[in-house]
Amino acid sequence: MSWFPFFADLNDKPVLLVGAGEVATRKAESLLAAGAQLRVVARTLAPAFERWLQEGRIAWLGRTFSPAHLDGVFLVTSATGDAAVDADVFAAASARQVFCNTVDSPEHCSFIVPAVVDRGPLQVAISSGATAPVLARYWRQKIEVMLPQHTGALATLAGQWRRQVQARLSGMRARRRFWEHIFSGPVNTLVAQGQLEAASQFLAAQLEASASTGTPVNKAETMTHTASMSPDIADPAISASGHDAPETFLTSRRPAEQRAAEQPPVTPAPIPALHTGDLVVVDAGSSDPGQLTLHALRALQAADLVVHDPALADGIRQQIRKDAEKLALPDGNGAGTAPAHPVLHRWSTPMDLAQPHTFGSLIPAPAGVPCATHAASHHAESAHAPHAAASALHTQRLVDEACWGKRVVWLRGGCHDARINHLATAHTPAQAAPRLVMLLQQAGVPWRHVPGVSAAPATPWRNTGESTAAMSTAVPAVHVPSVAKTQRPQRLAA
Ligand SMILES: C[C@@]1(CC(=O)O)C2=NC(=C\c3[nH]c(c(CCC(=O)O)c3CC(=O)O)Cc3[nH]c(c(CC(=O)O)c3CCC(=O)O)/C=C3\N/C(=C\2)[C@@H](CCC(=O)O)[C@]3(C)CC(=O)O)/[C@H]1CCC(=O)O
Ligand SMILES: NC(=O)c1ccc[n+]([C@@H]2O[C@H](COP(=O)([O-])OP(=O)(O)OC[C@H]3O[C@@H](n4cnc5c(N)ncnc54)[C@H](O)[C@@H]3O)[C@@H](O)[C@H]2O)c1
Repeated sequence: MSWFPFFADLNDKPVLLVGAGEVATRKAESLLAAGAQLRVVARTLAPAFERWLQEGRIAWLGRTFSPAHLDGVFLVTSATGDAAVDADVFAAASARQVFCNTVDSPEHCSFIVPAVVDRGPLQVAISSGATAPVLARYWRQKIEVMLPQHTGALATLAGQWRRQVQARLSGMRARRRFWEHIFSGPVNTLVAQGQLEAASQFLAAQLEASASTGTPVNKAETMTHTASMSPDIADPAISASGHDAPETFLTSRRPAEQRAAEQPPVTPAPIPALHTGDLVVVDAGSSDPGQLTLHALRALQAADLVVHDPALADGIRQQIRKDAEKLALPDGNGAGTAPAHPVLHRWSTPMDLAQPHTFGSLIPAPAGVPCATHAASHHAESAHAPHAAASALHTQRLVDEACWGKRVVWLRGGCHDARINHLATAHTPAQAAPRLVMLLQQAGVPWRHVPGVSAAPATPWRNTGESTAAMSTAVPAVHVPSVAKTQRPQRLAA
């Protein structure tokens, strides 16, 4: 059984607790903190319940459970340790469609309670799906240490500005980038320093700067600036300004607050290049997601579009940001043809395929011109290589999407040559690198390559001295094409 995670509003909602011992005390504390109206049925009350009763914070309905106690109740927890009572409570709750949690038997639960790291309003909830509660608790304690205390204040500040940001910045992608910058840059630092007013002013200035640069701009300056910095700062998906390194597990063991307090006060600066895209070629290495490098994980989490091998391992696929667009490449072994994709329908013409080095594909197809899919098969028939045509389409699409401001990841299974521009002539999508590099350079799209870690060197008896750690932390080179902004294709009106 898989459990659906969600956060419920229990404020002023009647909630029933059957049993008022040690475990019920823990459940009651979080229910009261959420503003629930707590009703209790129990033979005896633990000290905390006695106190809450005196303070008028709970109602004690009786010593023996009866289904009538569920009237008007939003949800119920049974924590008596008595299996017969658990079964009665669950049956009565199910009959009334009331959510039920019994602390002794997951089979009598229609909801379970996670371990929680609370940085209100931000919360991290961890569940083992009722298999190992102590494992959930173990990770809660680990995450407690990692998650800075000021994260809650940062979330509160974001909540105060969210509507204004929605009103000023059009497009979810622009807003997401804006917020990513806010959460990893100077505003984060100011909140960590307790300078909430300054943080608010800085956010306002950043919003003004972003709103006034509403058209795509060249990212080359930013990339040139950041390329010489540490890999974390240089990662454009994480910090566009280079002001402040994001939280990482590797950069420092000191608490985030301490690090932030040591930093000099920051002054507002415009956000550079919020609207431009880039392309990251990520090699997964093995099919084990545990072997993905930090760079690979970050790229997959930041991507708007991930184009991947058809046979990509599920575990790797799950590391892609949930709302990113995913596009499987056609099978490179021959039979594949380009899938009908609305973007390709709209953009491409046979001319584009005949002259793949131009950006003609950004010109909408005139009425009566065959769509890209037809164009691909036409091209394929003449070339006797359907997958080569599909490859050309996908390569073009990678570049087009990055050109139009998306953060594109080309996710490849296995380990490839680290110098992707030195691969052999492209015949399949997986070999399309040289053409891709040329197109990227022509378009002025920054790109970089994140090499994979193969499973083999991680096996101790086959390790010949080149450590996995050294490979996994290798700094990916950032390539910044030097083309003038005016040479880049213009974005079309929708
Ligand atoms: C996370 C947490 C939240 C909370 O309770 O607030 C929570 N259990 C916690 C601690 C904990 N639980 C137990 C021990 C003693 C060690 C041990 O005996 O194993 C400890 C450790 C301790 O108390 O320190 C024993 C235990 N728990 C359950 C059973 C019955 C069974 O599994 O059959 C038994 C066996 C009783 C026995 O053997 O007699 C069942 C449940 N416990 C759940 C949640 C739900 C599943 C959540 C998930 O998906 O993982 C679920 C299904 C129902 C529910 O309670 O909602 C909280 C950590 C809070 C924190 O510290 O952050
Ligand atoms: N889910 C979890 O996280 C978790 C963790 C540890 C233990 N447990 C289990 O939770 C159960 C409760 O543990 P506890 O330490 O809170 O016990 P406890 O003895 O401290 O509390 C039991 C409570 O239930 C009441 N009660 C018992 N039988 C009743 C009945 N028939 N009608 C009405 N009230 C009744 C008691 O008066 C008391 O208030 C145990 O069975 C334990 O194994 C669950």
